[in-house]
Amino acid sequence: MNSSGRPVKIYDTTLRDGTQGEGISFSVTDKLLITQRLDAFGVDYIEGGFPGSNPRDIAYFNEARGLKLQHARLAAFGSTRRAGVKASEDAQLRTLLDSGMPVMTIVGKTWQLHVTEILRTTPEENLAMIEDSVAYLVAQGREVVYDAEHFFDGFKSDPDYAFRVLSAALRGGAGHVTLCDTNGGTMVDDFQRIVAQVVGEFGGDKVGLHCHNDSGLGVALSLAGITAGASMVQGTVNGYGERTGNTNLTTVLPNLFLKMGCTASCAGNLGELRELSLFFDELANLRPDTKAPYVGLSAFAHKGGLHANAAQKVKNSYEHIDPALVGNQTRVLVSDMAGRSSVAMKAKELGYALEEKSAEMKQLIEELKELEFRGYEFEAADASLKLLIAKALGVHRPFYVLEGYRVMIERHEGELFAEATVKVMVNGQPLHTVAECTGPVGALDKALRLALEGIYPELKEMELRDYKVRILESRSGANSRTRVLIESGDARAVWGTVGVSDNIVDASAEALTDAINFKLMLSRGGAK
Ligand SMILES: CC(=O)SCCNC(=O)CCNC(=O)[C@H](O)C(C)(C)COP(=O)(O)OP(=O)(O)OC[C@H]1O[C@@H](n2cnc3c(N)ncnc32)[C@H](O)[C@@H]1OP(=O)(O)O
Ligand SMILES: CC(=O)C(=O)O
Repeated sequence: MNSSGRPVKIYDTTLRDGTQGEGISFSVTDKLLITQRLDAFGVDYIEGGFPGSNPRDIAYFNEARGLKLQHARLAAFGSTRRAGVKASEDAQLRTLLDSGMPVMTIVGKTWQLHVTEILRTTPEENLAMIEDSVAYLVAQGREVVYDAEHFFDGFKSDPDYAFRVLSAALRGGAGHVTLCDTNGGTMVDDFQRIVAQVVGEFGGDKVGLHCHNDSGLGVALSLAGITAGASMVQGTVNGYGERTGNTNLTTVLPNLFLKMGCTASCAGNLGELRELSLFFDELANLRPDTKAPYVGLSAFAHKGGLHANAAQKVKNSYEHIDPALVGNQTRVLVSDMAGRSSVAMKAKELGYALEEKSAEMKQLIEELKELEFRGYEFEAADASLKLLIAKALGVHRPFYVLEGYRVMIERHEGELFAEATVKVMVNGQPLHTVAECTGPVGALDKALRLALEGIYPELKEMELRDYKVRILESRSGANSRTRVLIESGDARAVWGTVGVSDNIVDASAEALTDAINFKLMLSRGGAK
């Protein structure tokens, strides 16, 4: 990490603009946890919410006042005073001050369209609203960040007025003026040119950036603005935010620190970035974006056989950075695009030594490609793949064999129930069991456990965590090939298995059998 790089300030607005994103909502407790996590990560500013908006944000600030933060300064967000009202008598500004926060961020208009058509006031009164509001808060001992809403649209329509807006905020005593691409429509060249003009006029030390991702450019604009001389970046973890979101901090930070020679207080903690991203998705109750640059599960996943071959020779031949720098890791995916190198690397990752030129390797690759052709997919089914490799190497030890099963489904007086009968062989002994459940897969799982748990008690620790069905090809109506992916886990591990069949219950039985055998491999040997 380059700790002597050009310093930039990192301003997180996940708890304010992030929560303006569709489907994003945090409880007061979530917001407090997030505040502490962001502080521990080392961001400079945390915008906690909009106290003039709702009781939840007021309750959050009441609690947040008691937090002992190590580094971050907490900001409360609001807007400039209303037209024709004194700053000292404005209800919004009063609520902001009541939050008790050291930093107040206020948004105001730059674009005259918004001044005359939305605020319905005059350009001169708008300038007075900005300067008065900033000066009033500064006089109360607060650091003020002025967010110049629609700065780029305003600048394009009247550059002189846009500059007067910034001057008014700076005259009022703003510590930073943030240039906002509120509608997210600005292109990178225009953005960089306009920021350079602002920096030329006012210097870069007090200039911040706040970009939206409507044109898919939130991160690119922020980086271009830093290149043009701005010194503060606003953004949100995972890019949450109004409409298509804000500048994604999990992308912008590694670009700044690893590629652009910049540094900030959080630069030394970049190795926690993936974990930070997952923490936010967990609290937001969102499925993590596997394709997210730097932090996504697939960010360093190699599927093409040629890539895996090269990566085996030179580790970074297909990686733009060392994944560990952002807390991520290289993954090798095995599919019908795999060659010997991919399979050898994957086997090694799973704990097996499989020679690239061996007969076992040749047979395994042929089998894998054939299975993928028939609809199997091993990318999310490492446990099934491991069983397959063990079979190819002749070291597979089946702990039981599912000889046969029967499943009946019945709806009776409005109640749905399923009954499964299974016959398994364990150590040459046949066992028959029967179990009931609401659905056929649950009944099958119960019947298998009933047969096996007496012999293998550790199966009680294992649970089915996720179950996914995919119809692979619709033939005629219900006659479709089905793939079932099952995720299982215990206190120590999580593993995926796959089954494919013309029948959904049969595909489930295959995935279930692999899942149980893998659990037994883990607990009884034969697996790393
Ligand atoms: C670009 C951004 O993301 S800015 C942040 C946007 N975030 C939010 O809007 C979420 C929180 N917002 C809210 O809870 C509500 O909108 C509130 C509490 C702020 C205001 O609610 P209400 O008083 O009911 O007003 P409403 O939302 O209908 O309209 C906004 C009012 O603020 C005025 N206003 C808008 N921007 C500003 C500004 N920068 N300075 C002063 N007044 C402003 C508008 O003119 C409008 O008043 P008017 O109808 O009298 O002209
Ligand atoms: C302030 C803000 O969120 C914006 O202008 O987009």
